[in-house]
Amino acid sequence: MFLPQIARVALDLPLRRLFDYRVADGEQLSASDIGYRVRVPFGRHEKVGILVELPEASDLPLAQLKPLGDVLRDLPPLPADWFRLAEFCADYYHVPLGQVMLSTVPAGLRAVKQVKARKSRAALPNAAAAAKPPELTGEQQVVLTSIAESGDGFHAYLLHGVTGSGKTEIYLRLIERALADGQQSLLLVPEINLTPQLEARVAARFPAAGLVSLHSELGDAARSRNWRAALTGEARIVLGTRLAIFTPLPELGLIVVDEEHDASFKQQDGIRYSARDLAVLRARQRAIKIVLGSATPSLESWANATTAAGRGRYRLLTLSERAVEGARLPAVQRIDTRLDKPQDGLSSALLRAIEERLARGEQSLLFLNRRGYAPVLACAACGWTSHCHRCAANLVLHLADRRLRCHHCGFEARLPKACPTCGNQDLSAFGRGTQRLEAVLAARFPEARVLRVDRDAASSRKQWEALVARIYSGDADILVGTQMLAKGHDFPKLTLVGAIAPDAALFAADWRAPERLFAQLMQVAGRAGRAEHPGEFLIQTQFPEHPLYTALVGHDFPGFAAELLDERQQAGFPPYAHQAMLRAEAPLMADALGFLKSARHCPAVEGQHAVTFYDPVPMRLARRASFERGQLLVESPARRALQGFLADWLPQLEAIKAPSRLRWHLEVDPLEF
Ligand SMILES: Nc1ncnc2c1ncn2[C@@H]1O[C@H](COP(=O)(O)OP(=O)(O)OP(=O)(O)O)[C@@H](O)[C@H]1O
Ligand SMILES: [Zn+2]
Repeated sequence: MFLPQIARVALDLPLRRLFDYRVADGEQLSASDIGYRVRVPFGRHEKVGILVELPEASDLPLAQLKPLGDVLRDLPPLPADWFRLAEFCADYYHVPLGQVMLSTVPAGLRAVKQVKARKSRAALPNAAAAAKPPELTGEQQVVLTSIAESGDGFHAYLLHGVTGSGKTEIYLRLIERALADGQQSLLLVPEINLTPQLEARVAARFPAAGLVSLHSELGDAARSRNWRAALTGEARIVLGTRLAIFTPLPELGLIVVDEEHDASFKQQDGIRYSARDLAVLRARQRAIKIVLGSATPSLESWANATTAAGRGRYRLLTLSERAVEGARLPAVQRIDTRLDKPQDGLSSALLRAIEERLARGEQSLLFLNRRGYAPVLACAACGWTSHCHRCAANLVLHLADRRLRCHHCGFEARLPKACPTCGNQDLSAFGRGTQRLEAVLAARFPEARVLRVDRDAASSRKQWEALVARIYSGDADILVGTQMLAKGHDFPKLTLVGAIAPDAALFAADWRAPERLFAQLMQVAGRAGRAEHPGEFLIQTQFPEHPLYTALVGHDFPGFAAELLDERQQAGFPPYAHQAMLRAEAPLMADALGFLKSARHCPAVEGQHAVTFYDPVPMRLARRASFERGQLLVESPARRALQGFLADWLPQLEAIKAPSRLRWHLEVDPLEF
């Protein structure tokens, strides 16, 4: 009897299952077709999916199976290790496999109407001569030798190198090795903003390697083209942001994660994965080397590299000095603002330091991590404040374009001429954002060129590049910037960095805040004095004796990290515990919390697993875009126990009868609370 062949297909649907189709009579698929994209009928439409299996039998009666459409062989099939990565991601983060697979394929390649494939432009070898590498410093030499000596197979390294120590040069040398061995390299960076400089540097060093970049700002066509070049092997180096972790690379031999501590490696919506963690897994699966680099590693990675509990998962490599001859780490000083009271946010010590830089023709950078003119507008007569009616947050005053804006939901309104409740015309702006600081500086130093760099001033990549070019060319004296400007840059004339108001983060509710603040300040301080002129970092604070600042003065990341890890261990927080967060949002908080309570008491999981539940509570930003939000944290000392629990829990969550406008999601290893 003739039995039709069955094709099992992954589709981009929020369903935890794959879909079976009947292969047309007369056509015979083989194992080598697995990994091709296929066109299939779905409902009244067509969809593009990925062929994942040719099973012997289907759970459904044959008569119910629809016929498989075209098999798209314009591209090589997706490689086996790419499947394993997607499967791990689906299992670990508890998301449907089809969604993981299809969401990582560029839109142009999963569209039903396929656009005609064009040859990749980027992958054409460039005739330019390669830039000459610098001679390695002693420390760089040691690092590279230890990596070379560990031999083939899976090895994870944590490269802890102070700012300006030449970590990038290490990456380039490793890529050079991989190229010589006929392997592809994947280089992950936290932000798109950082890619142009690095891209130029990598391309200059390896003009014939067909470097391509992958990030969310690329257009569909370019993204498809670059992804295709990676899959066909034309591109030997891929540089990208977190989504690039899913690039199919059949000859992958090296992964580098730069600024591995950066929170942007964690996706905060949709599939909430950590690209850094997936990168380590991918390297292990492929039995290759991975290097995680940072001046301020995440505590998770630091624990893996330095503590008994980390069991030597990562090998620690250190660069303790700046690479450029004569360049030193900036001198860090605390300005006690209880004694030197800031006027308009600026202490006299900081003003003097800026004046000195102006006199010498050097640049200063003032770091203030708050956009806008002022965080709130208020009426002294009646107590009105500019509140977002959709969120539990204030509307921020943006004086540059005379608007009030919510930084959480995007709501905006014209600046009122008078108080909307009492008509008082004398409204006051409270607090200080980058726009206000810019105005203060312009008034105080009328002869200086003041340049503000934040997400408002650089909303497109073009604007951003223009601003950066201005700073490089020396066409700016005082920079006012958010964290956007904190990392990765090498501005040779920049010799002074001032942190305007870092204290707030010392006492933030989120217990990860000190770790983040330390990393941020260390990064931004690292922008000063990278060339021959020595740099200085001034911190305005009311708490000069705080251990975080003391550690900064000594550039003592290891000491600070050890202290934080101690605290975490005593409190039983990550990395000494593993967590998952269930979040629910609904028009009414009672519904959101009600759902979480039902989730907390799902009968079949209660008492079955070694996990601890916290109480369902409103989120810190309890209301956003008219939805009230609650969260339920679950924790376990063992990753495996938590995973086992989540696998049992999820089907029960899906079965809870919730109000129709309630939405919920689960996040494994949450970073933000
Ligand atoms: N061996 C070397 N000899 C001379 N200069 C070097 C050497 N290695 C790197 N440099 C230079 O040192 C500077 C800092 O290097 P790089 O950008 O690689 O540091 P980094 O550790 O990545 O810094 P950050 O973490 O602050 O971004 C660059 O200008 C680079 O060209
Ligand atoms: Zn809002």
